Amino acid sequence: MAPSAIMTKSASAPSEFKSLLLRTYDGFTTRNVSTAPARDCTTDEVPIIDLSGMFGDLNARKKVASKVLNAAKTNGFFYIKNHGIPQEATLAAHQKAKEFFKLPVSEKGKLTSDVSSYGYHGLYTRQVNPSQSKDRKENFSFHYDPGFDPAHKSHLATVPQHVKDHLPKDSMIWAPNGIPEFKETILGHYEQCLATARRLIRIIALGLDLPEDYFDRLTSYPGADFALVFYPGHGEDKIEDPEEVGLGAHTDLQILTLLWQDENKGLQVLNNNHEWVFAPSIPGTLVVNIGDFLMRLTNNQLKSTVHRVIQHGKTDRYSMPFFFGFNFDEKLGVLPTCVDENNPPKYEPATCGELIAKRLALGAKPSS
Ligand SMILES: O=C(O)CCC(=O)C(=O)O
Ligand SMILES: [Fe+2]
Repeated sequence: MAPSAIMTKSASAPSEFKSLLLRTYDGFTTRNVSTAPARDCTTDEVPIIDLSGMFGDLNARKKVASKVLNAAKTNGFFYIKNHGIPQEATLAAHQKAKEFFKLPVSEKGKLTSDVSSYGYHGLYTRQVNPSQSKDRKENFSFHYDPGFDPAHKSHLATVPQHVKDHLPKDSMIWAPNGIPEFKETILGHYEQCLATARRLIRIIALGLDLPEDYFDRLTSYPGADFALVFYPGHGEDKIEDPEEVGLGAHTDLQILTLLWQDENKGLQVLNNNHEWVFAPSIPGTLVVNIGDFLMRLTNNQLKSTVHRVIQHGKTDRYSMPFFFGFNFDEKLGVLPTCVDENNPPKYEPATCGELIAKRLALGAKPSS
């Protein structure tokens, strides 16, 4: 978390702001956040970046890199269009998500991992933000496996032993009854997200004045978790708790997230004036946001921005986030191009895994 962004609630805080508790790698922090109802974001707050140039020559890639870096430095959130992910792959995965969450809990519950926190989690079983309500959502998630990665799946025998040893040994079989080709279809979209994230991190390398392939070696067996998320609509029911969150306020943990969302509004981003703004779905786009680990590696130049989901609409909302991270065992310090004599590194080298473990180990509330 950027030290400059840390603000504790004080007696002089304006009354229309309230303190929001957040977990970071370094413990709990608080921010003063506007209580004004969220409005839609402007294109200055969450710009739309055309990624066509990412597939072009060096000059075209540099132009895209400068736009991506600008958005990542100013807001940490941006939409991408012409990203190369075929719409059919995404919509097919969305269709399977709808079918999956309609199953009875007894069926969905079969997709629960016995060794990890991946798999199915029901309504109100999680609470991402300890100072907010439990999360009014269901989700199904899974982790990276070389068998899902086109770069490795045809020659799995060459996967290094330390990579194999690190993978959670889930016995979960993801073949929910009555949903043919569930896994294959979800992986169809996942593979595309993996390819897009690997291209985007090359663009980010260019934008940071690093060799374009700087991160390639660091993302050969990446952290690449994926989730299907279901936020049930309220229908005609009264909203009992106006403060209830679909997903509590948080920052993402790794390098970047690629989020597909359906047409129902819910995602809110904390803007630079500490106000919540909706980042509604724009057809054909994905939302990208920078995670805490990339913020750290860039000495806080790129921003990991706080966001949450409030789903108080009548209709169901589905989203599919893809979380991209470095190889689990890479110990990384601040990037050489993000420091100079006036900006020494603010952080010691660390692996993303050890920092995530530290953050997850924080209790429910700060100890006073
Ligand atoms: O569902 C969404 O729109 C956002 C999901 C998200 O922020 C997350 O899973 O980290
Ligand atoms: Fe998130």
